[in-house]
Amino acid sequence: MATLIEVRDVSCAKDNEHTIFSKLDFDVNEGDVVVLQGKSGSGKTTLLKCIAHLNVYNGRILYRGRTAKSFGVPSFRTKVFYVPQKPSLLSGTPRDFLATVSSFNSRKVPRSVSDGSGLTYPIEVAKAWGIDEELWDRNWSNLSGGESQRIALATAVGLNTAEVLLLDEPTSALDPQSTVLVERFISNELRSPESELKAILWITHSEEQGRRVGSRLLRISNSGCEEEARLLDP
Ligand SMILES: Nc1ncnc2c1ncn2[C@@H]1O[C@H](COP(=O)(O)OP(=O)(O)OP(=O)(O)O)[C@@H](O)[C@H]1O
Repeated sequence: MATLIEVRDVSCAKDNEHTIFSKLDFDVNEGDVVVLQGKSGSGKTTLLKCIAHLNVYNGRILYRGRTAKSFGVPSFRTKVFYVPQKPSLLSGTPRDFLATVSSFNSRKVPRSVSDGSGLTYPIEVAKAWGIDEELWDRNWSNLSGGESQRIALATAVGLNTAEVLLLDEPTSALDPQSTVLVERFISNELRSPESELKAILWITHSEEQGRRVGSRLLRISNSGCEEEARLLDP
């Protein structure tokens, strides 16, 4: 299986005196769903932001053997797509966000035949998760936490540009039924030959969710990360 992400001796600090984590070393390979767990404040979100090139760090992070800069950062971020826990902090509307992210994509891979632009599939995905199309034209700040989470996820999955999704507690604002719908959809995308998606890093505090979705478990602490035994229920 191809190696998609290489994290080598990565460390990150809050300031000159306080390290968040250090000496992180791991790979993410094609087919992996790597569940990230660790105490609150251990640096899980920070790590995803480092991988997405949204945070400064020391060490080396490569995607398909290349740095984000050598790839071109906007294009890189459509391939290694970070989905924040609280997309409601974004400005404008989800439809604006969809248009912006889509414009960064160097290679369009539309899933929907309806308009060929690739912009309708995210809306179809969100609809399957109970999101009416009119919500795409509301400001993020006027959507509920669960609505904005589903829309941000549907954008990340539905644009079908990302090979690696970086999911930051993606279902933390969802009810149990919506959570299961979203988990199944994303797992199916990972297996679909039509999908670009090849690996996921998934932060969750839920051991149950970790077992449902994960193929690997990494525990983060300020002294590094440890891999635990395979997660998936048999
Ligand atoms: N921009 C920042 N400036 C200074 N400190 C920061 C910044 N962002 C995060 N931190 C600090 O870095 C540490 C790690 O934060 P992070 O959000 O990555 O943890 P986490 O493991 O995702 O936590 P949680 O499980 O609570 O979401 C925390 O102590 C946090 O206060």
